[in-house]
Amino acid sequence: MDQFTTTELLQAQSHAWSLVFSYFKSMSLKAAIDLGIAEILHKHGKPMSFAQLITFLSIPDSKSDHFRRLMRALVHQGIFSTDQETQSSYSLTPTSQLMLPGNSTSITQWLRVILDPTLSHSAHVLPSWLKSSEETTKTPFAVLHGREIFELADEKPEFTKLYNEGMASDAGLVMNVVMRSCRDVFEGVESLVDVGGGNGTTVMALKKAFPEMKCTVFDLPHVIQGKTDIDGVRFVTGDFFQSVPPASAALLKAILHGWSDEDCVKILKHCKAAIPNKDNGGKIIIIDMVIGVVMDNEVSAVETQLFSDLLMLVAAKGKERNESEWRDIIFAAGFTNYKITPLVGLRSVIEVYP
Ligand SMILES: C[S@@+](CC[C@H](N)C(=O)[O-])C[C@H]1O[C@@H](n2cnc3c(N)ncnc32)[C@H](O)[C@@H]1O
Ligand SMILES: O=c1cc(-c2ccc(O)cc2)oc2c(O)c(O)ccc12
Repeated sequence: MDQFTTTELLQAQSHAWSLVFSYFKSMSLKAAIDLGIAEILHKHGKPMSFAQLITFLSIPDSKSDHFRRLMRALVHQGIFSTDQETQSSYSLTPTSQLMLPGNSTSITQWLRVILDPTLSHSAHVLPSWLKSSEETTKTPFAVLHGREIFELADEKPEFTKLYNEGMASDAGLVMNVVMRSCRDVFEGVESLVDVGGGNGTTVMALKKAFPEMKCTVFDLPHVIQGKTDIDGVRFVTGDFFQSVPPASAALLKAILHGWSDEDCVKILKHCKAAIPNKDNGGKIIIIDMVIGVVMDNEVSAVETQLFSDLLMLVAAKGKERNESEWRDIIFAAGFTNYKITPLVGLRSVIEVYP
């Protein structure tokens, strides 16, 4: 048996405790969102003292010390900042800026859906699911809930609403980055179908940058229902395993990571049939993670990509892919070339050519 020194074992204990307590990272973040701390600091417009903060948040005096401990942990994680000397006035950081509700870069709803027990409890099923030979067609999510995530609309309408809003709140920030760093990807595209385009947030960001572009938002009936076409934007219901509406380009944002290689090839083939051929300039634009492709080789970004892969393991039939895995499905669907452009953060834009 390996022998470790007492020092090594104590260091290992500290590492293990840190992993065990990691859920307090997400739970303290959720507490900050539920309390609306970022909103209060934002409205105040300048650093806020602890006394002001507890008054605005209506924290009773009897809980002020408890609240200070929550703030200390949040500051330590970089969610809020405090002045070095007195440690008693608080400000927003870029991370808490993303928690402000009601603007296009807010990820509040996205955080809520990822932390919702309907989604997060599926992780408890993973060990038994891995050992079971019967459960190969169902995800851990479906073992827990009896249905896959996109089949829950009738049974859990509130979760489905939260899910659709959460996905939309991710679209705002990502499209902001795309428009600033690789706008040329969409330059000259006359018409575009956003395949699995959710509530249309991505398309609305595109229309803002390219008002002439004719856009179609294509998604399942329960997502599209109640949406009315507006000038240059059509909402179309359907199933991307059957067919995809025609356009000069097809966008797949956060779609393929949710499906197996075999399913991705089917979806990509339907997209290929929907766009012009090689000689007529059609293309597919994928926005998803490419594992290991992160700007400045940021180690924590790769770790986040691996955790996102675990989310796909428990909640979907898909996976986050490295470049070689992307290449395999792209060529298997009959495309001849592709180009990867990493975005700031976790994702890349992959242009795919017939
Ligand atoms: C992870 S969400 C991504 C939404 C959007 N593209 C975004 O990035 O915000 C996946 C989307 O695919 C849609 N979807 C799932 N299965 C589908 C199918 N068979 N046909 C069309 N859309 C589907 C879901 O309803 C959902 O809106
Ligand atoms: O549960 C999910 C979550 C996502 C997801 C995660 C992060 C993002 O930036 C966007 C989307 O995507 C999913 C998906 O594509 C799927 O087929 C099932 C579940 C989820």
